[in-house]
This record gives sequence, C-alpha cells and structure tokens, in this order.
Amino acid sequence: MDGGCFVSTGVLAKRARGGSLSVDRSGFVAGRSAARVVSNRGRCVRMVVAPIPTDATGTSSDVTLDRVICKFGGSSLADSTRLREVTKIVKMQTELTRKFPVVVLSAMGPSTNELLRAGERALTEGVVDISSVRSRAYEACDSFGLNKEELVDPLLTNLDQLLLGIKFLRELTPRGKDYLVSFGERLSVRIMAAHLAKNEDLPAKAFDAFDVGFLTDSNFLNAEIQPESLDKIARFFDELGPNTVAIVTGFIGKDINGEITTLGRGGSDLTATTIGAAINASEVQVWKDVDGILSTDPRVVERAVPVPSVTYTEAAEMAYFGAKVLHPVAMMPAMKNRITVRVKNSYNPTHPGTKILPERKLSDDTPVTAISVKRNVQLVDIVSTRMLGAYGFLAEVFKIFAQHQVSVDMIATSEVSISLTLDSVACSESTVCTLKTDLETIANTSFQNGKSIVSLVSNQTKSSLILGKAANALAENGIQIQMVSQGAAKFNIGFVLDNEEANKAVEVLHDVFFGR
Ligand SMILES: Nc1ncnc2c1ncn2[C@@H]1O[C@H](COP(=O)(O)OP(=O)(O)O)[C@@H](O)[C@H]1O
Ligand SMILES: N[C@@H](CC(=O)OP(=O)(O)O)C(=O)O
Repeated sequence: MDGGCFVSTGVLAKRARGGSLSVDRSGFVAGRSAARVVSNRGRCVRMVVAPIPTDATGTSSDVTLDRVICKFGGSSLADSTRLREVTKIVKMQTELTRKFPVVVLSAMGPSTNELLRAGERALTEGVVDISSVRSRAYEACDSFGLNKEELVDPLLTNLDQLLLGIKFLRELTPRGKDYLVSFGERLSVRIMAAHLAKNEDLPAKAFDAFDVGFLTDSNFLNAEIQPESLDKIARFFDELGPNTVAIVTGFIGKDINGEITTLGRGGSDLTATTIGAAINASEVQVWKDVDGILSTDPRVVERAVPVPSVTYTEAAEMAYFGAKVLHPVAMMPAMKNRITVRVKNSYNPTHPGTKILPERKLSDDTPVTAISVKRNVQLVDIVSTRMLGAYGFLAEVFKIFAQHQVSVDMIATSEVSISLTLDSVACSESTVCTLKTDLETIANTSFQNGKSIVSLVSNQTKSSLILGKAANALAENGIQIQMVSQGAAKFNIGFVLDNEEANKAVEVLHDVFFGR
C-alpha cells in the first residue's frame, strides 16, 4: 500500500458530518462522491476503488472508508501472543478501510492493578517491587526482538524512583497514584509501536495522550477532559497526516499544571471515543475479551448471550449501573457526534460484537436487553418531620445533597418520604456523616449500607409485563425487593436488594428473560 492511497481524516468531499461513503456487498464504493476525494488541505488525493477484503473482522457489511479508532483493553494486551493478535486486527482494519486506524491502548493485562499494589506496598511495607510489570514488558520486548534498554528501561527506572519516593516520603497522594499508573499505558504503546515498525514494516509511532491534546481538570483519579481538547486533538491528527499509525495511550491526560491525570478506571474507552469525536471517525471499535456487550456479566451468569445492538443511552445506563464492560462516560463524545461504537472480541475477531447506535428497533421477543448490577450502594430513607403534604420538602432535601455535592443514583418518593440510593465508593464516610446531620434538621433519616441495584435495560412498551414477571420470579426465590424505580429513561427498571442476594437475583432474572 503506498502513501498516496490514503485519504485524510474525515474530509471526504461533500460528506455530511458523521456521514460516510457506503460500500456495497460486492465491495465497491458507491455514490458519486467516491470518484473524487479532497484532503483537508484542499489537495486531491487518489483513492483506490477496489474490492474490499472479505469480512475478516465481522464488519464488512456496513464498512465505511473513513478512519476508524481501534481501542484495545488490558485483556487484549496480556502478553506478546495477544499483541500479535492485535497486530493482525490492526492490519486487517487497515486493509478494510484502506487507511491506518488510530490505535488506543490500555496497560498490558493487569498492569494497572499491579502498579497500584506496588504503590501500596512501597507505602505500607517499604518494599519497592516492580518485577511483574518489568517481566511483562521484557517478555514482549524479547519476543519481538526489541531493544529493552532503549525502549522500556528509562520508564522502568523512573518507576523505581517514584516507588522509592513513596517509600521514603510515606505518602501516596491521588496525584502520585495517577503518575504511578500512567506507566502502564506509557509502556504498552512504546512496545506496540516499536513492534509494528520493526517487524511489520508499518509507520507506527507511540504517543502519550497529553501530547495528542488531552487536557483535563486536576481531579486526580477521575479527571474530566476539558472541552478545548477536541480542537487540539483534531489539529494534532490533521498535522500528523494519514501516513502514520498513531499508537496512543488510553486513560491518561495532563492538567493545566502539566501533572499527569487519569480518567477513572476503564478510562481508555473514553480516550477512544474522544479521539473518534475529535477527528470525526466513522467508527470507534472497542476490543475486549467478550463477544460484545452481553446480556449480563458473564462472571455471574456464564451463559450470558451477546446483545447485537444497543443505543448510546442504553449502553451508558448499563455502564453507570454496574456493567463493567464500558466506561460510564465513554458514550458521551460518540453520542454528540453520532459515531457508531462497536464492542468486539479480540479473541474472536470474526464475531460481529455489539453495535452502539443513536437508535434501534426494539424487539418484542426479548423485552429485556440486558441486566446489570451495581454493588455496594447505600439505601437512604428520608421521612419528613413536617406536616403531611408540606410542599418544598423535596426541594429542601435536594438542596442539602447539592451543598454536599452528593449525586443520587435512584429515587422513589411518597408524599412525605423519599428513598434513594448513593454510590458508597463515590461518597466518603465523612460526607455521609455531615449529609446526615444536615438532613436531620428537616427529616428522620436512615442510611443502610451493603445494598445492590439490579437494573434491567428493557423495552419500555412492555414495562408492566417485565415488572410483573421480575417481581414474581424474585418473590418465588425469596428475594426481598427493597426499592423499585423506573427512571425517566423508562427503559431502565431498577431493584434495590441486599448485596448478598444480588447474584442470585441476576441469575433468576436472566432465566426469566433469556431462558435457562
Ligand atoms: N454485560 C456485560 N457484557 C460484557 N462484559 C461484561 C458485562 N458485565 C461485565 N463484563 C465484564 O467486562 C469485561 C470486559 O471489560 P474490561 O475488563 O474493562 O475489558 P478491557 O480491559 O479489555 O477493556 C468482560 O471480561 C466481562 O467479564
Ligand atoms: N488501564 C486502565 C485503563 C483502562 O481503560 O483499562 P481497560 O481498557 O483494560 O479496562 C485501567 O485498568 O483502568
């Protein structure tokens, strides 16, 4: 493939924003606009109108000729064997679209957890040990014949020094944690880019997300991407041009002071959709170790089945309500620009996976699309001490929540009482304590820990049927529902139960709605 065959990012002539050329089943580009393609610098570039290869990654039937983002999570990057599979997917995607995808990588395997553990050990035991991270990086370098002294040792030396600092200072701040875990992603992109360049003859280059334009706020551990990042990212890729395979770190950014930040666990999905939105990619592919979004967490119900398509809002709700498969905020940039997101399996690349779209046709046969569970929430009951029916009560209650910057997940109300749930992880003990004190000036309150929310993403036209079937099945299995909510987005029905009953409830509901 020569450089002249590539088309600049998102600049197909007369293409509507978010639109794309279509490719018919014989693999030929359709539509007049295919004849002439203009780069965003105004130059005409040659485009090859040739048969598209067969569906080797399961995406050909609606393949587009725009640039694609391929994000690979830790499970797809466990070792050199997995990196070779990723290489095949990157090459296949290049052939399929006739241009290089932007590749976003997480840390290899469980590196992020290992780095966090190493930080804790340095802090509490005074032990500096990066052997697991080092051996994973070395294994990949050795297997690909890469020079580890040049490629990864400088980073590993910095990491060692950081852990020594933690050990002697006896301090591991959120800022320090973000710097610490950033080594995972920074190692993986360097190894992958060097491998693609050396062994596959691809013009690959590693980039740290902050050098690509990811500017965040300074909320370490859970930083928010600043809006101006999108323009910076667009400009970066525009200047880079189409002839480089950019391998970009997921998960990390930098704040205005130049400190490394992270986007929250699983944040590489968000990196990928943000780049997708910035460069107006035709598709963001999120490669995992499962055949897409499944009907429920396969670790709870082994026979969970893949869901062919969901909407952005359904995917976002599922993620927020516990489905660990996607980052909860990752849908936002895609939703804004109507970019299709596809969840695919790097262990089974021909499987079509799950397509995430602006809208979809709901099936009558499967009233419930998926079941998710969010554990360790607090159930709060608030009963007014004022006269029955006193108006202004809800406003007063939520004013207090706003003052404490506590967000509420689920809510159910009667005239004088409110039941709601709080995320125990997001809400510190001291916050809960002051919140309770303030609420008790207007109400009697009870806070109960150890609850779970089991959510059904469902067909809203069937809600009575679903509620009936679900409540019956839970009752038959002796599972007590402590609160029910059907949100404004009526496709989400939530039940609050004890943590101990959550797995059983998911199994029972899965049997009811997906069969045994
Ligand atoms: N509804 C669900 N569908 C698919 N996977 C799920 C679901 N709920 C939980 N998971 C878990 O999410 C995992 C994939 O997400 P994640 O570990 O973040 O992948 P990666 O690290 O590759 O990005 C799966 O291995 C699966 O165990
Ligand atoms: N490595 C980070 C970021 C991430 O997105 O990872 P993954 O894609 O493996 O979920 C984490 O473990 O949180």
